[in-house]
Formats: sequence, structure tokens, C-alpha cells
Amino acid sequence: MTSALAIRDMVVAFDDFVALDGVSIDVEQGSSFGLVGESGSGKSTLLRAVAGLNAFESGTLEVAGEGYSDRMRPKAFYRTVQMVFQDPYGSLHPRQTVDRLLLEPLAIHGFDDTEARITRALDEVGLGSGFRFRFSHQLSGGQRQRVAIARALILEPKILLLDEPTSALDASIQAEILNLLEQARRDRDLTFLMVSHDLGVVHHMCDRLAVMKDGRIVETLTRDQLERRDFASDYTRALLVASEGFKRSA
Ligand SMILES: Nc1ncnc2c1ncn2[C@@H]1O[C@H](COP(=O)(O)OP(=O)(O)OP(=O)(O)O)[C@@H](O)[C@H]1O
Repeated sequence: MTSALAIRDMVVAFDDFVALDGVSIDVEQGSSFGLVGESGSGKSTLLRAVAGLNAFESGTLEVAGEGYSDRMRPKAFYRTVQMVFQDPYGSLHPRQTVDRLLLEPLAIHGFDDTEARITRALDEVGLGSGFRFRFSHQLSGGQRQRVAIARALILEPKILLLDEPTSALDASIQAEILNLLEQARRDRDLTFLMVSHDLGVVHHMCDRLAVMKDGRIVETLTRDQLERRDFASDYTRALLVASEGFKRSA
């Protein structure tokens, strides 16, 4: 297996509080890995530690074969790894045009074929060039999340960190955004590490998943094990009961 992402014994603490307590996962290149678990179990902390937004006290992190030991990430890291947040209202500046929002990462990373890249990115997320000069505050939540995804994809990353990317959206829009992400993953051989409180979303999107509790991984499951309800822990069983009807038709 070629790991796009290898995390070993990762510990993240905020003062005396240990939010991640020795977490290890491997995510295969081109696959999609889900993180589920109750609120406060450490899912976002794990994503943020991979992205360099949280420091980790100990453990190792390898991304696309490169090791990272602290929060500081070289610029090139963000061409490989991009993060999409839950709230497209918070993650996009409301008074910037879509054009400006997409231009910014291209300028930071020194791309010069910006016109072609912006057009292609808007097409890929199903918005088209007609949205280019609209302001972010003029867009619906779903349209904003499409812009956020375009902004992530425009740098041609290999890994997307997705933190509840659809949970702020209406159910019908959620399915569209999930399908868009899935299509991008297939087309670009992307690797996903995805947080969701919704087992239905994880079942639809992820080949494997880890169930987290109190900063630890309770168990790791394949999609097949999830379908067969082949769980090692009572905690996972209880979590599944709490999200009954996890199978999506989307
Ligand atoms: N910057 C921080 N300072 C102090 N504590 C933090 C910080 N970030 C997260 N925590 C704590 O770490 C724990 C894990 O938080 P985290 O956001 O990773 O949980 P989560 O599983 O993503 O939860 P949710 O599903 O509610 O988003 C929580 O108890 C949270 O309060």
C-alpha cells in the first residue's frame, strides 16, 4: 500500500488537556478515509494537526512521503494538501469576488496561467465563468462551498482534508456537493481525509473509517465491515444506532 498520509502515535494537547492521545492511521493514495465519533472526540483536531493548524507534542506525520514534525509547513505543502471547512460563510471573505478568491492562492504559489485555471476550476465545480465576478456574499451556501472546493482544487493538491464539508448545507445540496467531491477524487486520484458526524455520508464517501472517542481511535473499519455491522466495540454499535438509517441512496 502506498500511503498518502501516515500518522503514528500522534498526541495533541491544549495546556493540560490531551485532545489526541496517540492516534495512528494510514490513508492509501487515492482512497477516502472517514473520521467519525461524538462531539469533542478529536476529529477536527486531527485534521488541523495534519494541516499544521495545531501543533502536535509527539508522534510522526508523513504526507506524500515527506515527514513533518511541527506546525510550520513549507509553502509547497499547501500545493499537496488543502483543507475544506464546514462553514463556507466563515471560510470565504464575503466582500471578495469569486475571481479574487480563486486568484489569491494562484498568486501565492506563483502560477501564471491564472485565466485558464480559474475557468477550469469554476467549470469543474459546476459554477461556470458566469460566477467569476460575483461577490461571495451574493452566493448561496452551496455555491459558496463550490467556490471553497474550487479554491482548494485550483492548486492541484493530492490530499483534501474535509471537515464536515456538507453539514452546514440543506440535504438536497449536500448530495450534490458530495457527488462533486467524489467525482473530483476519481478524476484527480485525490486522497481524502474526511470528518463527518453523519455515518451516511461516511458510508457513501469512504473506503475506510476510524471511530474516535476521547482523543483515541476505538476501531478502524472498512466500508464492508460498516455494512455488515461487523464491529469490535460496543461504542461503535451505539454510535451506529444513534445514526440509524446510515445508508444513503445518493
Ligand atoms: N484550540 C483549542 N484549545 C483548547 N481546547 C481545544 C482546542 N481545540 C479543540 N479543543 C478541545 O479538544 C477536544 C476535541 O475537539 P475537536 O474539535 O477535535 O472535536 P470534534 O471531534 O471535531 O468535535 P465536533 O464534532 O463537535 O466538531 C474538545 O474537547 C475541544 O474542546
